[in-house]
Amino acid sequence: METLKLDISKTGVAVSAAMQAKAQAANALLESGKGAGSDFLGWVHLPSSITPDRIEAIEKQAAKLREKAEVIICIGIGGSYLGAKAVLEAMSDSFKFLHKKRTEPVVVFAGQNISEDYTHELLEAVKEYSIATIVISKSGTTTEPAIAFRLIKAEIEKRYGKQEAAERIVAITDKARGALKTLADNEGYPTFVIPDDVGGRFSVLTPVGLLPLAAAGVDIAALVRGAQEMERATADGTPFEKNPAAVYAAVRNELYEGGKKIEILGSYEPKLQYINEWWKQLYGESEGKDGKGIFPASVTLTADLHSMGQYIQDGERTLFETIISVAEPAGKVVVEADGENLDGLNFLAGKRISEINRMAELGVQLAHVDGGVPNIRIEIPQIDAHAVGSLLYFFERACGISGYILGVNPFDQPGVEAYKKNMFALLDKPGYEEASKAIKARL
Ligand SMILES: O=P(O)(O)OC[C@H]1O[C@](O)(CO)[C@@H](O)[C@@H]1O
Repeated sequence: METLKLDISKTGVAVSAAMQAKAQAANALLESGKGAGSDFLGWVHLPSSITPDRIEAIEKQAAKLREKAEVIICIGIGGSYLGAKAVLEAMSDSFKFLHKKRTEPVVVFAGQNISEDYTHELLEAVKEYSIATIVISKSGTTTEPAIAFRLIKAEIEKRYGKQEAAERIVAITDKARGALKTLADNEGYPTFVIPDDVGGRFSVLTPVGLLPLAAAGVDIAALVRGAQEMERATADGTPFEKNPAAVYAAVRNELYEGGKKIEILGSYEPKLQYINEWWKQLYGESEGKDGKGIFPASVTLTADLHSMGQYIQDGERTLFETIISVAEPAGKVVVEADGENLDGLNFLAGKRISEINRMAELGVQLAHVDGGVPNIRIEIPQIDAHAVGSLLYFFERACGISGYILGVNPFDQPGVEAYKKNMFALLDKPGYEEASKAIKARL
């Protein structure tokens, strides 16, 4: 079954033979390990390396948490948060909070900000519920999740005692290093490992994404199956035109070289909004370096046509857009005829909402193309775990290829350290005394 169709016919560019060759060479580098950042290529064959045993181990741990807790607090930031959040949102009923009958524990997120109000509201909200937590940090030292974990750990220990806390806290971190690893070992928490060679933004198919998703009741085996199929479809040796990841990577680089510096990822399905956020980290951290890189932006449609539509249609012509289009909705809603027709909408009577949404999508596509915004279209058959798994791996593979075409190391992120140094200096972290004086003088 084809899980993804890529249409580049409305980009206005032809992929040159030279760009095709670069994409093929870049894809080969991902498998030969001879490119920059080759210590971080563990994600390339990750889907096919996931055995049924591994899935079972994750599901077993998830079942324990599900049994104990009505609310599971998932702590992490960046790649240790966005993958699980993105898939969970995509898989969830948008109005699950209104449903009286709950069959699954509620998974909420923490440690992705340092907002006191968010933290306070979370701690208040969970007072009435039994809780457990999954704390995720590859480095084990990231400040935001570390603060959240200190608070949630204290709350769990206060309620259930230290011994039971070790049944309600699961850590996902590096196999040997970092404060979280030390803490988890000391306290006897069950631990899952983030492999050394998988960077945070490529880790959604490790326990980082799989455990929270399994805890929320997502079919992780189907998610992995979708990714495995895409791993095969994008393997080195696949002819260029048959490899959607190579084609996407090549087209976006053609567009970039032609002056299109901003890519807007959009969808007409609001539950894919966090896929956009996950994608922004994936591409932003991978390509935005050495003074280069397409700026990844996003919209949710049709909502943002009424806020960003003007700029996209008419503003500076440095944009192109990539639309994730969903072929089949899961539910059915039809517009009914109205005897009075005071709203003038009877011309839509008998049509499904998805048909109207599709016409909006096609109309917008042509309007934007006419306005000078090239359009890439990615169609998935429906929103389910299998299709989403396939989509995630497609984007990862294309990101690796695209970064190599651009000539950067797609697997490091040196730029994110600058803010951390300033923050530690401002907070008087030991070891930052000199920097502290210097930065305070600048305020
Ligand atoms: O899993 P960790 O080590 O807490 O890192 C979280 C995120 O922070 C970053 O390292 C950036 O600071 C991201 O690359 C990463 O996804």
